[in-house]
Amino acid sequence: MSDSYHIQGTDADSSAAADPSPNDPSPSDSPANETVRPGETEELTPTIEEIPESQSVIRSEELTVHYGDEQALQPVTVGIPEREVTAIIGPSGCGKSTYLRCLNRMNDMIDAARISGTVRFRGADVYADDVDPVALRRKIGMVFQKPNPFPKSIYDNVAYGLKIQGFDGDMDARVEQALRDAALWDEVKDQLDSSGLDLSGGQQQRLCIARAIAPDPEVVLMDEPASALDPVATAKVEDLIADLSERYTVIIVTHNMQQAARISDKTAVFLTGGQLVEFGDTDQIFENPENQRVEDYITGKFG
Ligand SMILES: Nc1ncnc2c1ncn2[C@@H]1O[C@H](COP(=O)(O)OP(=O)(O)OP(=O)(O)O)[C@@H](O)[C@H]1O
Repeated sequence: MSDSYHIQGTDADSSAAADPSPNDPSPSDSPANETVRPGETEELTPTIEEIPESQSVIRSEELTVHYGDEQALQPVTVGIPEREVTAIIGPSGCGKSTYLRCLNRMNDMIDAARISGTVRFRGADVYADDVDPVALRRKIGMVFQKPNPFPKSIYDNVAYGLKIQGFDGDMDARVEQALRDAALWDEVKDQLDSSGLDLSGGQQQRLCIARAIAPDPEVVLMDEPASALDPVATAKVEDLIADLSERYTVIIVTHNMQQAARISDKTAVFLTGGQLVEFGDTDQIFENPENQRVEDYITGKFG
């Protein structure tokens, strides 16, 4: 962990984090079918695979979000495994992006957002008073749906986070490494002074990935990173995500279920009303989901 990112965790905190969660029924306790009462929020018994503390880099506990009076997220308790790709899927408006943005406090920027519960990064509360959100976001980086390079050179886009961080090492080497890791170096190495905005959409998105990974984060959040890209650029980003997961924990929101099935190790399924209904191995969720509503969603019966 970077020394500029300082958060405190207490023994009491970690023992609380180890408590069994109410979202954590054993498989034998989990009914495969739920009753949905007409006109009410669906009350589904979630099936959440418990990731051991030692293997989960991020953990939300009873995380709830309201925008004004509207509840966008029902209490979410789940651990995200380290150095794997976790996909977040679910119908439009079910809270996928809201959940993702809570993990590195991007929702701080939304005035109407009110958050309760906790998010722990390596056991420490990311919403604690002494956490600097900017420093947090260098450890938990983010890539958005629409490529958003700064109106700066390719080099400066990648160097940006490092400069803010006060990095005084070999900047050229770090920029090159990040561009290599983002599978963009060969395409841009002779034009590092050109504007990032002059790249194609797919290249811009890989530039944004390079920018996110240059400060050497532990987690990369991606909010539909390929939805604005053509199939060739999408395939490159998908390949890149597979490579990134060898070094980083990747959490990706996607509308594309084939993409989730192709690239992720774990899948979290949110359903209408902002409830995390199922979390587990991607193969199991796509081939044999516990929950009938998840199966209906995955097989295209709704959503
Ligand atoms: N900034 C905001 N202000 C008010 N309400 C918001 C805001 N952002 C999201 N919401 C509401 O919160 C709910 C969840 O939205 P969110 O964008 O998290 O869902 P999503 O599953 O990511 O949707 P999509 O797949 O369409 O992107 C929706 O009802 C949405 O209208």
